[in-house]
Parts: sequence; C-alpha cells; structure tokens
Amino acid sequence: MSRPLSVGVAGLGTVGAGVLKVLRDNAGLISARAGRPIAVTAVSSRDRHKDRGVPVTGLRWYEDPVALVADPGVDVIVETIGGSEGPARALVEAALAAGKPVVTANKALLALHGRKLAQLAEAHNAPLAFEAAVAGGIPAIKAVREGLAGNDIRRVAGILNGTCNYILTEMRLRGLQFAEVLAEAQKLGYAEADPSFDIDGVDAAHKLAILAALAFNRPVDFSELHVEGIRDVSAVDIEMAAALGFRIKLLGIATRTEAGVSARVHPCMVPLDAPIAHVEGVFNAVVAEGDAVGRVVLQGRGAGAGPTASAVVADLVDIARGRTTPVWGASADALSAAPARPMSSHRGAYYLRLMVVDRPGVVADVTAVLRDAKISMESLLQRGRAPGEAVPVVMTTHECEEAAMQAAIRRLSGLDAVLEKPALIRIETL
Ligand SMILES: NC(=O)C1=CN([C@@H]2O[C@H](COP(=O)(O)OP(=O)(O)OC[C@H]3O[C@@H](n4cnc5c(N)ncnc54)[C@H](O)[C@@H]3O)[C@@H](O)[C@H]2O)C=CC1
Ligand SMILES: N[C@@H](CC=O)C(=O)O
Ligand code: NA
Repeated sequence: MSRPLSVGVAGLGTVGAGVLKVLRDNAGLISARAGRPIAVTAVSSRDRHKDRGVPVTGLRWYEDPVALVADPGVDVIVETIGGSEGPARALVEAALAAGKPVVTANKALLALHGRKLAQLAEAHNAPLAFEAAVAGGIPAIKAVREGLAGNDIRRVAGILNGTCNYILTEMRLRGLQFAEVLAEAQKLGYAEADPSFDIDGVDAAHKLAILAALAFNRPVDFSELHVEGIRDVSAVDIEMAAALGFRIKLLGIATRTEAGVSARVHPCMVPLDAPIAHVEGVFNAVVAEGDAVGRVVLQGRGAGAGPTASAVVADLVDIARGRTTPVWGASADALSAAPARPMSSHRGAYYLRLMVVDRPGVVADVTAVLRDAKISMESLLQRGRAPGEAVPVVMTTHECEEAAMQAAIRRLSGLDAVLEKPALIRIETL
C-alpha cells in the first residue's frame, strides 16, 4: 500500500471534529477505498483544550491556520473554519498558490470567490474539492458535475438549508416559536456561526449559486441571485398552508432557458402531493433535470457533524486516488456566458396574505386591485370574524408576472384597511 495521505485540518468545530471522528471510526474501509491510509497529522483551531469528543493529542498544532500550508508533512488542507473572508480565505488561497490540494465545506467562500479560486487552482494544478459545501452529506456536487456530465441540465433546485427546513418542520409539528426552534438547530450543530445566513436565505443562495455554476457550466456569480429567507413566515401562514393543501419550504431554484439563467431562493408553498413537501427536518433534497436522464432527486441530511464529515472524507478519498475534475466542471476557457434573468421576469402562482380590518367592502377593494393588475384569483379564504379588528385574508392566484404582483402589492399596502406588510409566498410544484 502507498504512503498515507497526510491531512491538515483547520477549524475543529462541528465539521472539523466530525472529520477526525469519521476518519478514525472508518479508518480501515476508507484506507481500502483510498488505496492508502488517510491520516490527520496537523490541526489549527482556537482552543487547544476544548473537549471535542475526539482526541487531538499527538497532532501538530498551529495557532495560525495558514502555517499548515508550509508544513512539509501536510499533503492536503481541509478548511472547516468558515467565512468568505479572513483566515479561511487566506488559507485556501495560500494552499492553492502552493499547489496543495484543498477540501473545504465553505459555501460562502466558493459562492463569493469561486471564480478566482478556480483560476488559482487551475494555474497551480491543485485540486479544490467542496462536496460538503452543498447539501451536506448528499453527494450533490459529484452527482451534478460528474454523474450528469452527459446531460444538458436545464434546472437544478431543492431544499438547501437544513436549519430552515428544521425550523419550518418543527414550527408546524410542535407549534413552537421560531426563536425556540432556531436555538435547537444551533445546539444540534446545523446553523451557521451567524444564523442570519440561514434564516435570511443567504446560505441556501450560496449553495444554489454553486449548483447552478456546475449545472450550467457557468462561472459562479452570487450577485445575480434573488434571495429571501424565512424570517417573515408566520404561524398563520403555516396554518393557512395546511388548510389550502400546501407545506411551506425554503427552496432554491435555478433554471436555464434560451433567454438566460434565473436563480432564486425564497419560501414556497409546495402542494402536499409533491414529494419534496415531505422532505422534513434537517433533510435536504436536490432535484436536477437533464435532457438525457430526465429528473433526478437526491435526498439526505443537509447539515450536522456526521453528514458533512461524510462529504469531506469522500473528497479526501478522491484526492488520495488522484481523481480530479475542473472546479466548475469545464475548464475556465470553456465556461458559458449565458446572461442572468431578473426576478421581475419570473412567472408563477402566488399565495398572498393580508391582515385587514374586518369591515364590509374591504375584500372588494382588495380584489379590485388584483383585477386592475390583471391578476386572476384562484381562491380566497377569510378566517374568523372580529368586527373592526385585524383578520387574515388569504388569496391564491393563477400564474402571473412577478412585476405585476409586486406592483399590486405596493397598491395593496397603500389601502387604509390593510394593516401590515402583505405576506407573499410563491407557489411551486418542483
Ligand atoms: N455545521 C454544518 O452542518 C455545516 C457546516 N458547513 C460549513 O463548514 C464550515 C465550518 O462550520 P462548523 O463546523 O459548523 O463551524 P464551527 O463554528 O462549529 O467551527 C469552526 C471552527 O473554526 C475555528 N476557528 C475560527 N477561527 C479560526 C482561526 N482563525 N484559526 C483556526 N481555527 C479557527 C473555531 O474555533 C471553530 O472550532 C463553515 O464553512 C460552514 O458553513 C458546511 C456544511 C454543513
Ligand atoms: N447551516 C447550514 C449547514 C449546512 O450547510 C444548514 O443549515 O444547511
Ligand atoms: Na454534499
């Protein structure tokens, strides 16, 4: 058997410690699959004495993660610090510039700097692997970039954030408050260091930007995405969704047509008969549609120590075997320059909830605004009676243009009977 692949791990938090554990627990079979042992020999983290549930004695310890690159005993760097700037970015850039392979779980870094990092990796012939960055333990990168390499992929989509899916599921099933479930997700190691990345849709958007780049062989460009999170999804919407035969999911959807590429992340009303409506808790789902294969759906845990470490270790096995692929699936000079399409050009059906004063004539005023905007209503639901007080009025619409819907919402917000910002959730049948 060849000499071991020696790994330097930077960041021994949920994911980094998980990597040490998986490499230890499954050492024999990993070594057989890699053709040689994979051993962590050096680490960098903030607290040398913290109990991580896995021993770190005997490993070379660096205060500065970038110093791992100069260690001649380290063959490959695993970056599990996180953040698109600072030490994580400095480490990945230094390693690639030195020609050392990098495995990272850092979707923020790839979504924001993926284009430059790919150039650096290519220039120095250094593999840059990131299976853990999208949908945790689901082998989504490999599936889209390698498994579907024979296809013209027109759509890639899914549930891409475990924390949000966990929150939406637990709010519905246990009737808990948003903040309470978020605290649970943090305790379970699902949430980002700054959980606003999760709940504001940014983390899912980072992942969608990466998936879209791979699916469409187009350099990653985070600035093109439309991003909304789940902060404004209320218990009323969750209840109304159930009454109307939907379940609320935060989805990321990227589509390529002749007109260009659209990529959006936002809460969606998904019909209960769609399989993705039943992907619950920390589970993620990735859907890809190729011209030859048709529809492919992958499902699995999208966050947490074990699932994420599983993906990091899979990348290490590839590196040990010498299996490499261009970062975005095609060499830099063969990437597409398809234009981005703005959200205003999106067409779809909508769920709209207004909190209105319960008095005669209000519903007529609301429907008049929709009629003037040429938006056709599919259903209208008014729950409860509280004369003179606030009650929810919920409507679903037939397909219309986003720009028309946004104009209608501006007018609805201006009606004196409408007491709060209208809640808009797009209806999707992934
Ligand atoms: N937690 C999860 O389920 C998943 C996380 N990821 C990504 O993996 C990365 C790590 O996430 P977690 O393990 O959850 O975060 P974490 O916060 O649990 O761990 C980060 C570790 O990095 C260490 N660190 C911070 N600054 C450092 C520095 N300057 N030098 C050395 N170490 C430093 C911290 O002390 C901490 O131990 C992030 O990029 C995250 O987005 C990806 C998929 C799933
Ligand atoms: N915070 C992320 C972690 C995995 O990528 C999530 O909740 O999905
Ligand atoms: Na993955």
